[in-house]
Amino acid sequence: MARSLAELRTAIDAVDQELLALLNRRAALAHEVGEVKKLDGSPVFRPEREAQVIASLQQANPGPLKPEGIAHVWREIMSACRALEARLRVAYLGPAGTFSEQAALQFFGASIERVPCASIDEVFQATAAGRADYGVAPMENSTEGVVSRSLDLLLNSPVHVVGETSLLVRHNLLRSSPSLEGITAVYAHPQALAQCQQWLNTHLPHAERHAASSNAEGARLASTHPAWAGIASERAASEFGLHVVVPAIQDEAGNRTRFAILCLPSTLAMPAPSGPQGGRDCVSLVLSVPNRPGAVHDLLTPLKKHGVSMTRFESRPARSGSPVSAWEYHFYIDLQGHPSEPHVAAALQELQGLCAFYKVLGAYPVSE
Ligand SMILES: O=C(O)C(=O)C[C@]1(C(=O)O)C=C[C@@H](O)C=C1
Repeated sequence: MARSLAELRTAIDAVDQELLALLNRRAALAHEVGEVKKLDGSPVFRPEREAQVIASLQQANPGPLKPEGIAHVWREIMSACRALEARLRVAYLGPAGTFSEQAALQFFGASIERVPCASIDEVFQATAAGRADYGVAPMENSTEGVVSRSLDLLLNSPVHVVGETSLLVRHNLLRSSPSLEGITAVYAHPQALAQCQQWLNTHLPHAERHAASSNAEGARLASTHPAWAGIASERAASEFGLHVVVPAIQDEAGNRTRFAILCLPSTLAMPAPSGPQGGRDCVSLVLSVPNRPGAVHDLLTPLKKHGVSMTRFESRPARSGSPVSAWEYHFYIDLQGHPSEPHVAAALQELQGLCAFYKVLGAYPVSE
């Protein structure tokens, strides 16, 4: 006979007691790790180790928990354990309720000190100046393409990339009342307005569209006037006491944004490869080539020769200010693998020899 609800809950309570004891044993070990790290001055946050922990648990997982569930649960367990070693200060594009905040929580877990910033520039500045240990900056969106400000800032900033996280971005129409009737204006970040333009054209063709500094700021503005709406996360809706009038209005169902995790090399040097147990690693570079025919084509030769895959290739005007170089470009390239692997190291060395400008932005485990 099937067990009753009360019996099942009693069984769950007993398991929770066991979990509590086990989690505290784990936390005590992490605390001890923190003491060892204090002695040798090594960094508290080790993304490659966290990636390995999650990957090996996912491989060992007999179910019924899903692999994503394992990742979520252990992300928070490790966040709470890490906070016993030191509470990381993480800068992101605020205010509370932005997708950048969600990305920061997805990557670091909730046991962090939040450092909301007014702009992407401020995220880089706060991280470079040591007001935050880590920064989280949006890099590209699957509908709208690259976030050019972030790429430009990476070029000259002393921070490097030590991780990435990809967030499924669901845009919701938020308002103080639960109806679509009588909306005269919609406030959101320009990227969100662009990602929802077909929906807005169809359902709110007469509402004015206004750019806000962030979606959360758009939601805050929407909360100040009954005829205004915002486009933002569910988190922003609860933050500003708004209704989700229509959920998921983005034009592309699988709309994702990729965020880079930044820090000074003195906070965390290039993470070691996540290894066979972990996920895949990626090297991000920015480079420019001499202005001569075939120079861009030649970049591919060392990659082909050493069997290194390129997973991203973006170009940005170099903006050097010189009229002669007005049409020169910086290329942002992601390669599969880690610079400590001999074939990757060989390809990088040959690549560098072909470039007028060459900077490794970072090497890190790729997300998902
Ligand atoms: O293994 C370590 O270096 C730890 O500090 C422990 C731990 C964990 O909880 O497993 C916590 C923080 C690090 O980012 C990685 C892993």
